[in-house]
Amino acid sequence: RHLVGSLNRTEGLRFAVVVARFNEIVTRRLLEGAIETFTRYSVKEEDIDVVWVPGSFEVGVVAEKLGKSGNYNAVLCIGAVIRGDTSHYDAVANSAASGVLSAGLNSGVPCIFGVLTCEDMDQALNRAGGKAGNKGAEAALTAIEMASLFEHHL
Ligand SMILES: O=c1[nH]c(NC[C@H](O)[C@H](O)[C@H](O)CO)c([N+](=O)[O-])c(=O)[nH]1
Repeated sequence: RHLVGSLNRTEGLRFAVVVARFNEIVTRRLLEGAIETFTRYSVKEEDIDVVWVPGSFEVGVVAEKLGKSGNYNAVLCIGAVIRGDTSHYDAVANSAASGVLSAGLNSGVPCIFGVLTCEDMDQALNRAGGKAGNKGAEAALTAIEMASLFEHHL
């Protein structure tokens, strides 16, 4: 048998979106792309909760809390870690990734990694609704597929 989540069975699925305020000029666009995608796939506005945190480093602990609440079928994590001139880029980027991974494993609820890690602001903006598309919208598709897989097949 092949078990796969469907993008066309979103009825009753509930999503949390954890979004980092750091580099908000980017993360706001990622969030907009995600919500547009959820809406396009018939997820109701009242079935999407958005939680803001200071930075990408804080995303994991909130994602795990939301996952463990039992109220959501998937948790979409959004952030933008930009190397630019920051010294602790690697620490933040790696912590964000392991934080989201741990949140999913510990809560048993799919936690989707929609945190951009870019060299500079141009790269980030290109991936948040620019020439390279919107990584927030792509991550929302992943959230829908995983939520459907867990709800209907696992
Ligand atoms: O989301 C980000 N947080 C960043 N730092 C803040 C971090 O996420 C925490 O909020 C902070 O370290 C306090 O815990 C970033 N930089 O430092 O460059 C960044 O690029 N992106």
